[in-house]
Amino acid sequence: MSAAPILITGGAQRLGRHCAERLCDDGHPVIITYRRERPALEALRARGVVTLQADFGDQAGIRDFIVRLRETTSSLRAIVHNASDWLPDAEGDEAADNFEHLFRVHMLAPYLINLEARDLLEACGEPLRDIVHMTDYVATRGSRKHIAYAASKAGLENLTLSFAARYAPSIQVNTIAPAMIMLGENDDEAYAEKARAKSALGTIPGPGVIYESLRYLLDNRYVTGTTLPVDGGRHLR
Ligand SMILES: NC(=O)C1=CN([C@@H]2O[C@H](COP(=O)(O)OP(=O)(O)OC[C@H]3O[C@@H](n4cnc5c(N)ncnc54)[C@H](OP(=O)(O)O)[C@@H]3O)[C@@H](O)[C@H]2O)C=CC1
Ligand SMILES: Nc1nc2c(c(=O)[nH]1)N=C([C@H](O)[C@@H](O)CO)CN2
Repeated sequence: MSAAPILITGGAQRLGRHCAERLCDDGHPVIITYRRERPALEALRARGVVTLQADFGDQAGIRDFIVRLRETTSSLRAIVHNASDWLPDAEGDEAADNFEHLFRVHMLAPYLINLEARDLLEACGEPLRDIVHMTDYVATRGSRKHIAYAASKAGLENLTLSFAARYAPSIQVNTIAPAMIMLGENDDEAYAEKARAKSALGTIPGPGVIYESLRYLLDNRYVTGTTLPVDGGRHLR
């Protein structure tokens, strides 16, 4: 029997792509979701990664993805809810739409996928099964400019507690809560310097530390309902 795949949502770039590539290196079958086609997807497909288009911005998009996921595989080893929109707060009439959008991407999609894919995880013949929610340091601290984003990530962190309780003992459910892991393509050195100064360790580590954290959760058979901060000691500053 072939190994059950690991699903990473939003796996076409940055942290999600890095984890998909490392899981391939470690011999895991991988499924990723993406919104828009690009060359990086061809490279992932060449490595045998299954790529499923999905837009979690509305309920229909989420449910359409779930149907196609169930057509694609009959089991899952793990689900990593990585897909995310880092949007600042909107002004005026757009504020409510922005909030609802972030709620759907960061909370409704993980909630519905977790409910509808439970049987796929239970069908995994391996001893461990995991759900990992990617949140953010600001979920527990708030953010002046990303209020809706931070609140939706806090809600995702709370989903970890509820699903961990409901899905035990067969499925472990945990959170990884990063702070600055990698810069955006438009971030300049001044921004980088400010970002480094926000953490006690004073670095911007890159996506390897996220894969190490994911590896820890996937390999550990006695961790559930937890949040793993990966933030360089941001709370110490
Ligand atoms: N990078 C960092 O320093 C930090 C990251 N995090 C968290 O870690 C995770 C990974 O971060 P990072 O790699 O930077 O993430 P990205 O900003 O690169 O987003 C990851 C993917 O999410 C997908 N996505 C965005 N909106 C939607 C949507 N509506 N429907 C479906 N997919 C969507 C995008 O797909 P596509 O490109 O195909 O549109 C994108 O490739 C995220 O959850 C993030 O919040 C937390 C703190 C710091
Ligand atoms: N979906 C995303 N979420 C976040 C990103 C990102 O690029 N995409 N980046 C950050 C920042 O690195 C922030 O941690 C800097 O303080 C947060 N979330």
